[in-house]
Amino acid sequence: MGSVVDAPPVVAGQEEVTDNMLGDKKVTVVFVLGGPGSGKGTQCANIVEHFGFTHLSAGDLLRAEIKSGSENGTMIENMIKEGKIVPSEVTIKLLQEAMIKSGNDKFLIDGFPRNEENRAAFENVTKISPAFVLFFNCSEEEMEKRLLGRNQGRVDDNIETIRKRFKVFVESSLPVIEYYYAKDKVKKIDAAKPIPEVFEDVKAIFAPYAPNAA
Ligand SMILES: Nc1ncnc2c1ncn2[C@@H]1O[C@H](COP(=O)(O)OP(=O)(O)O)[C@@H](O)[C@H]1O
Ligand SMILES: Nc1ccn([C@@H]2O[C@H](COP(=O)(O)OP(=O)(O)O)[C@@H](O)[C@H]2O)c(=O)n1
Ligand SMILES: [Mg+2]
Repeated sequence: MGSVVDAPPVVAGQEEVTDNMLGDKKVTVVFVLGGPGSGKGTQCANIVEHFGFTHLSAGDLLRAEIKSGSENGTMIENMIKEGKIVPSEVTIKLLQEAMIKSGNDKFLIDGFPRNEENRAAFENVTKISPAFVLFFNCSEEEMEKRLLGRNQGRVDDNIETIRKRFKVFVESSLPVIEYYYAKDKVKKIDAAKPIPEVFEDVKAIFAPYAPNAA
């Protein structure tokens, strides 16, 4: 298992090399992206239930790290309060640990990569590239309404931080989605529809991963 975590970083400019191995296991990773409140977490829970993936929310892992009293906790909390993106090394370490601990070989990575640094560092460190990117497309007006009604006691679900998160999404996260568009890896979903209708569209995309699929 040490080989994954201890892998040397790829030198800048070097050709990307991905083998999608986690230790001695070949894995499937789907990045689940979309603005704050677009319904990523909600649909990931549905996908887990029907398709046997493990759901890893970068935001949930960061919030758990704050709660655990880790030395990075205060830094992470301050970044989340401001809607800023935590340095990749912190988030990638949490994702790698959670992947290994799960024992699974199919992962939904929700809310990551959120910027170019996240994207490049994940590929360089893990040598894993996504099978595809599930992109939940939704208007800011609808996302704002959902976030203000989410009621999970989150420090960042207030209008001031929500505006900052929308700005970060447009400036830093959309370019990542564009990057995968260019590679023909994006599956775009109309996320403004009601939850069951969105899941119908999601299900069609995940059909090849159904337990009884050939
Ligand atoms: N399609 C939908 N229509 C209406 N409300 C939704 C929909 N999807 C999710 N929600 C609600 O919106 C809020 C944000 O959803 P969530 O899944 O946490 O989004 P994200 O992880 O993308 O921020 C939650 O309260 C959730 O119940
Ligand atoms: N890759 C990531 C994901 C989240 N985060 C931080 O965690 C916050 C909440 O992320 P989240 O994915 O739980 O938020 P939602 O999109 O689910 O509303 C972000 O606004 C960032 O501050 C991060 O720094 N890096
Ligand atoms: Mg979420």
